[in-house]
Amino acid sequence: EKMEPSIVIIGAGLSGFSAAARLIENNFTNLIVLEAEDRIGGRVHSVKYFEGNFIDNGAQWIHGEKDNIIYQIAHKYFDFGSTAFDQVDQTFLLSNGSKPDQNTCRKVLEIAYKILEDDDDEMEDYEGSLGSFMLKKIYEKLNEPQYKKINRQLIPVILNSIESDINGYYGSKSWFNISAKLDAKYDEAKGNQHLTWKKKGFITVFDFITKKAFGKSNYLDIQNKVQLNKKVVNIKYDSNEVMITTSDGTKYFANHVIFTASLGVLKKYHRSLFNPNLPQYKITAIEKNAFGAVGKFFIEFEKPFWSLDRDSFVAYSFLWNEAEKKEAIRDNREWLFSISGFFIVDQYPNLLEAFLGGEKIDEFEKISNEKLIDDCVWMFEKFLGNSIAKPKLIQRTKWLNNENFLGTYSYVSVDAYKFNVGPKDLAKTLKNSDDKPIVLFAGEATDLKFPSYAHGAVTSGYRAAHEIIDYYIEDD
Ligand SMILES: Cc1cc2nc3c(=O)[nH]c(=O)nc-3n(C[C@H](O)[C@H](O)[C@H](O)COP(=O)(O)OP(=O)(O)OC[C@H]3O[C@@H](n4cnc5c(N)ncnc54)[C@H](O)[C@@H]3O)c2cc1C
Repeated sequence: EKMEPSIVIIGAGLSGFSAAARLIENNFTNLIVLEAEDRIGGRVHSVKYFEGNFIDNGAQWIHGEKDNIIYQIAHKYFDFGSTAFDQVDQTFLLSNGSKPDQNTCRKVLEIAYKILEDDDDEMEDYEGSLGSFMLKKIYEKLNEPQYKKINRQLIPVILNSIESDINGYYGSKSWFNISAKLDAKYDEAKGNQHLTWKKKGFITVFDFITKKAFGKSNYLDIQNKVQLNKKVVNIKYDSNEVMITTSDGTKYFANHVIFTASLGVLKKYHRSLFNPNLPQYKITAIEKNAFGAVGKFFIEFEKPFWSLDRDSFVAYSFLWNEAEKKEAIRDNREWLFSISGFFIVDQYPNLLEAFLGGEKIDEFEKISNEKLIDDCVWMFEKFLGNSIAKPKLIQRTKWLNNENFLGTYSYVSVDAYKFNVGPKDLAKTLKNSDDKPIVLFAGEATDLKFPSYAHGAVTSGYRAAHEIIDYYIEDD
């Protein structure tokens, strides 16, 4: 019995699949993957745009090459696309329809992104938020003689747009919630930050996890172990065994369970999910680590009105003046403030993709498709200063209000720093007195090196699998 332990993996996302792959490769085949949704993939969700062509509601870019396990597994076999661009190359528009001085906007952005890149040492010593650190450093810089000529009037609106970009990146509601110190501790994987799976979509990564991409001979049949529409509602554990109950009343018994559902799910449901309750250090980590939310939508225009030459157009960045802000608030269009920009989409010249961050994600998710498009047209016409043809809504995300996710990804918060909690506490396994791992935790938020990213989810799954494998190997 000791050689064929039974294992239940909760969640058929990247971390669950990666854990299953490693276990099967090591001949631990007595396993089941329980998935609440009616599909595999989790926060990787490629949806059909038209026949054979996909767009991504979830993870979209491979962020980095060196140390990025996804890039490392796939790059010899897959010809990635790229939408890499410099933040400063965005096209800046003002809400009154005038075009602000692009050089001024670029200069301020350049200053901001240079601080983010180069001031890691100082950031690591800074106790406050990323927002206050950035404001302090940006104003220090702007007061240097070489920037004296910069038009001061534009600065506050540009700063709003920088904060919006940052909230879109982290999923934070405000940049004052992000810990500067913790952020400085994590290095991104080096290399191109915007590699794409082209029209095949991010879901292609699963063919590499299962080795399907390498041909039939050593393909790991994980799909066969997955049970869809199985929402786990309770995990009862003792020193020997785990009993897992799904919402349809089915019970599963296992020697080990690997829990991979999001930190958002844990925050809301850990008390009803785990019996007995999780240890206090784990609860504190769940409560104090932050789980954010971003939004995206894709709109299709019959005819692009932006330049298709990448050297002259990559994205629109909207700078709101007070007057149009007031108008938007009056007309109930406040969710528009959370749009950090409209970007070109690899392979699809007629699409623009909006990326949203900040406080209004919930509102964005709840408005109707019609209102979404109406408000967009209103905004484009304000900022461009001319009328546009009505675009078609192709896709929109609703991660925050989906009970199986309740957000998008974790980020390093001021609270996590204050309470000294991080991925290591979320990752820590519940073991019995013989050091046998019983309840294991994987998933993006538990990765020590690349939390929040898809590649972090993969390595977290491998790590959990190895904890089980090592236990049996050491014992022999
Ligand atoms: C909008 C968005 C954009 C992103 N962009 C990028 C990007 O460009 N690049 C990048 O590297 N990363 C990106 N990410 C992050 C990346 O998608 C995640 O880090 C990764 O997919 C998380 O995988 P996971 O296995 O940890 O979690 P999940 O994918 O969430 O897997 C957990 C699974 O558990 C299931 N589940 C939940 N509750 C239960 C339950 N009670 N019972 C059974 N099953 C349950 C869920 O349905 C889910 O399938 C993005 C994420 C989002 C949402």
